[in-house]
Amino acid sequence: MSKIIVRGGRKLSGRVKVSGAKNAVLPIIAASILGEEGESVIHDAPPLDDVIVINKVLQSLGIQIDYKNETIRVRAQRIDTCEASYELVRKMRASFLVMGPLLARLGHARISLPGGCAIGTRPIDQHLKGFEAMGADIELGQGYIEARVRGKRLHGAKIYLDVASVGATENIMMAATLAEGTTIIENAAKEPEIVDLANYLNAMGAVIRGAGTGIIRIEGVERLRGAVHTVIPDRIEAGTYMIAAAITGGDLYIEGAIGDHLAPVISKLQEMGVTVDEDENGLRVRAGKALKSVDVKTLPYPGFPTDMQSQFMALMMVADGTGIVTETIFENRFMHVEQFVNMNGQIKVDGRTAVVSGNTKLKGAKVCATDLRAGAALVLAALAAEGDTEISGVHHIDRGYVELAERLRSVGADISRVEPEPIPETSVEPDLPIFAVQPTWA
Ligand SMILES: CC(=O)N[C@H]1[C@@H](OP(=O)(O)OP(=O)(O)OC[C@H]2O[C@@H](n3ccc(=O)[nH]c3=O)[C@H](O)[C@@H]2O)O[C@H](CO)[C@@H](O)[C@@H]1O
Ligand SMILES: C=C(OP(=O)(O)O)C(=O)O
Repeated sequence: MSKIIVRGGRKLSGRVKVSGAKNAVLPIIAASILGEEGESVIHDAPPLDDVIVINKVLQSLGIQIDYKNETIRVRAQRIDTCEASYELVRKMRASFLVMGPLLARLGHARISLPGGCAIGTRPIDQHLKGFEAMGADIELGQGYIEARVRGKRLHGAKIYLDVASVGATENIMMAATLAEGTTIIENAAKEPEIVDLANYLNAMGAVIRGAGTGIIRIEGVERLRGAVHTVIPDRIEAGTYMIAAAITGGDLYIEGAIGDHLAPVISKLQEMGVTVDEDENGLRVRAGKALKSVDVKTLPYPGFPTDMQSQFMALMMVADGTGIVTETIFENRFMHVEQFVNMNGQIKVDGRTAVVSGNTKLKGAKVCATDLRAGAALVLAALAAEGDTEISGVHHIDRGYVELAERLRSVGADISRVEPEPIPETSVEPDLPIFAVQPTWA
């Protein structure tokens, strides 16, 4: 198993560039299934394990994918099967995003149930409610969800989401592009990744209005064609580097970061005493002399992102005073706390609330990344800790960060990555992470 080793105590300074957004590129690749003509060319597709998995899902459907130099070319004229196997879907929850496009394009899809990852049960009832309202019959059995369109094609519908789910909004929006008539999604998620997906779909010939607001209106069209698109920068990766600057008392310019996408993170950092300056190419983040703690509550966009919660908690541990973190999106997203405590963190969890005592002298320890952002948060805490920290479970970090150790080292961190013994040539390819919790579709 790979490990990341960090010796804490170095101030970071310099420039670090963010990659294309993982959470934008995954639905965009899934949406390419809808292109009956021509080729899609997706630029700034980050070389992440999750991107490799979704590419494999499309390939397993018979779609042609070529991925070089952060550009993916997709030709989806021919689709051989409407079934996405357990072997691939178990590796990444977002694989379920192929359900909407397959249903719209072929009228039939059979997808393995996605697992809930360690951060919560993560049901998909809102995705299914949307497909049903658009005229699909849904059956569950043998670990698969099978959806079939009644009649010739999906039809438009008015769908109110009980929770403003990012994935459900994306899946329903993709399905609706080829439905007969108009679909309206109410209480839609407003994340920048939804807007990026809608822009791509519109470039393919779809007619979508209102993406980025709570009401999205999709007029169905007969067919879509491939399009050229550049993925937006990753706001969570950018936010992670912002905290790397703040937690080390450093000064980083984060190239590509978009201030508007990071408004709640910038605002909380400024409240703590961090200086954030924005220009058209990125954000400069300078730590103040003494940081003071704040309270943070995760909320759907434009609220504070749950994907930044653990990284922010790392910063709160070294700030002055006590701060409270409230996690409202996922019911089990405090697993990093136990690992922080191993590093001398003083944190008390009660249900969805964590009370974080500040002024902690963090100490290096052997810790384990339990999920993607928990892993990033451990790296951040390790940068501020006394002594060496050894982080295992690095495959989680590889799902969402391009060369995290290398990029941090380039701005002054004492960080290295230790790889396992090479795999003998005769072996099968290394396995990607599987989810910790049994599948659920409640
Ligand atoms: C690939 C991707 O983009 N992942 C992001 C996406 O995940 P994902 O799209 O899975 O997250 P959702 O927005 O769907 O989940 C938000 C909440 O809604 C609940 N829910 C969701 C769907 C459903 O049918 N029923 C239901 O109850 C979930 O359990 C969760 O409590 O948004 C999350 C919330 O910002 C982020 O943390 C993830 O990084
Ligand atoms: C939870 C995340 O991703 P996913 O939805 O792919 O598990 C994340 O990016 O922090």
